[in-house]
Amino acid sequence: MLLHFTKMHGLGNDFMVVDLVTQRARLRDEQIRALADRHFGIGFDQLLVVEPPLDPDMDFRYRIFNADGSEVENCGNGARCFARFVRDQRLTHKREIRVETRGGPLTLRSEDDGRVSVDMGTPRFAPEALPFIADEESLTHVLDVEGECVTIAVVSVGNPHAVLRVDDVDDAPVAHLGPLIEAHPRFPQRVNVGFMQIVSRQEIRLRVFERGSGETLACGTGACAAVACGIRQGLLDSPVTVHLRGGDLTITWAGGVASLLMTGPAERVFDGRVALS
Ligand SMILES: N[C@@H](CCC[C@H](N)C(=O)O)C(=O)O
Repeated sequence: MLLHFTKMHGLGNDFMVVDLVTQRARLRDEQIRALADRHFGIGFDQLLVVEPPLDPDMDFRYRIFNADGSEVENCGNGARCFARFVRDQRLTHKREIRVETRGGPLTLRSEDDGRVSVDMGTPRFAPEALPFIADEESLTHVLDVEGECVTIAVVSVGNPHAVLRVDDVDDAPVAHLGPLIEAHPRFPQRVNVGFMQIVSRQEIRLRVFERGSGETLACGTGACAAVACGIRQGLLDSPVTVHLRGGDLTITWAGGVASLLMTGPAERVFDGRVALS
């Protein structure tokens, strides 16, 4: 069969977006891995799938698959592209929609300037929320990574994140520590790993080694996770500008049970069709 798709990106974090409201298809893990391949396939960090909602009070079901085929709970840059896609495709005329994800409901709002704001919900720091194996909740934890002690903060923003502070993201050990922490036994469902450089109380630089996709040019949930951990530790003040390799995001968080708010761009690149074997 021929599957229609749209290639999109949010700050260079790129996606294949598939409408399964008007098309019928079922993608197996190995097909997703083949499509994600940048040499032999279409190439993307995540596959985003638009489906009818299971809950009638929601507008859509938003499903996310990493390049390795694993289905995950949340994707922030993807959420902005999702909001733009469903309006471009005329699947809705609403400016504000509610979508269900594995990580909980999200509210997506298309702004007048073309950017999209996402209510990402309340960050959860309890180790069991990720899950992370630890005796108690704490601002930071020390992780033994092949004999090296690494200090991390942990948070769930729907999906799990570990955040490390570094002096300079340009020479941070992303390629070395990223995969080791992603697969560390204290994270039974693996983890996304953020490397955060604090520039000022309202500005950070960030690189993220994503679970199931490797280092990406930007990670929306990673930006929310880093800001939430930084504010909780008293190092940052809201709003925070997050400089990622693909561009900037603005993250707002009032602390406590308030929602994280992420605002940024969503770009359409091209439409295509691919034969599914
Ligand atoms: N790129 C994303 C996050 C995608 C999912 C992540 N790799 C995971 O496994 O949780 C974003 O923009 O948030």
